[in-house]
Amino acid sequence: MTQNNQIHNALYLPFERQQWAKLRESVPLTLSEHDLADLRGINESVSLSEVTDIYLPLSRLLNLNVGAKQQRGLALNKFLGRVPPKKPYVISIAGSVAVGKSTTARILQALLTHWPEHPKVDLITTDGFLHPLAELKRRGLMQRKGFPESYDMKALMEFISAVKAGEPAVSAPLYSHVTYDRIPDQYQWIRQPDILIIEGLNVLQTGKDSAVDTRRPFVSDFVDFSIYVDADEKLLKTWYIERFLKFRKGAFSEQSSYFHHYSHLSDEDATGIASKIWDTINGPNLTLNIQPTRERAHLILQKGKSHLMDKVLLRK
Ligand SMILES: Nc1ncnc2c1ncn2[C@@H]1O[C@H](COP(=O)(O)OP(=O)(O)OP(=O)(O)O)[C@@H](O)[C@H]1O
Ligand SMILES: CC(C)(CO)[C@@H](O)C(=O)NCCC(=O)O
Repeated sequence: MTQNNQIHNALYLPFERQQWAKLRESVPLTLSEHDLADLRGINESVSLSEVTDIYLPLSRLLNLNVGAKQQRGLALNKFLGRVPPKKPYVISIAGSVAVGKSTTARILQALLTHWPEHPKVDLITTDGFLHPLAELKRRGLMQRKGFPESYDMKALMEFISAVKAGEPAVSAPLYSHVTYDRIPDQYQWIRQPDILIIEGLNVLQTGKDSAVDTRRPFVSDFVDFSIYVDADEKLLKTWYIERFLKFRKGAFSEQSSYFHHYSHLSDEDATGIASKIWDTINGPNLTLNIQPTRERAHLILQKGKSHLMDKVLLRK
């Protein structure tokens, strides 16, 4: 038995896809054709069986957990005799570059808004908390984008603690994959949602994983339920290259695109460049900084070929 398997057996309940799919049986949630069309709009490559087999049971699990947390809050507030502050339930989604965190997050957001107990579900990505490109260049971090030191962790911690404290409006900076940079002067406002989903490479990282000060609190201290989306590195690299080729035909053709000069490359040359970026930046970041955080998650979703989840591991 590998060390990984041993850790998984000790910490997690494993579910094969079909076992997991059965756990949606009592989901009192039916999706209309219209809802399904909306979900397709998030990513047309996502199969509908993925939604019913994986995401509906997951939304049921999350709904039960949110309910339990809300009940605990009611008891505490009754005991303290105070009006409850409106604090969101926070779900984090971690995993490699190109594993599909943002797609997973958007599907969950869409499904969770259907539950009457928590209709307002906001979503942010930690990409917005990367230092701006000029700052990364100044610090010599262009080959370390996505590594712990490339994020403004102080700003991210201030953001999440303000949201969790129930502040009425908290802003998050926005990131563009087209300009490869933070979007100047544009913010997303988080106004007391019922649930906040926060997705990013670094949401399970602690100071111990990097040179960051270990005495500070971590994102996880403010998270109620954490998910790690997992896949073999071989598949991840393929998905990264496929996305790079897709962007080259679309977003890279915009003048403002950081990769505009790549837009006329042949498939072969573009594949070579994407493969090099993976091998020099995203692959090492996965091995050094992301994968070691996997077993901190409450739930691990393991993807196989074509982005299909073949196993789910749930913390005991
Ligand atoms: N469930 C899915 N089915 C099919 N394709 C998917 C699925 N999830 C993601 N993809 C594809 O995989 C690629 C990566 O997805 P996505 O952009 O969601 O990843 P990410 O983890 O958020 O990446 P990054 O960290 O770089 O922002 C995209 O090309 C996306 O279309
Ligand atoms: C923005 C991140 C860090 C995470 O989404 C990633 O997409 C990225 O830009 N990585 C750096 C190497 C690359 O260009 O893929």
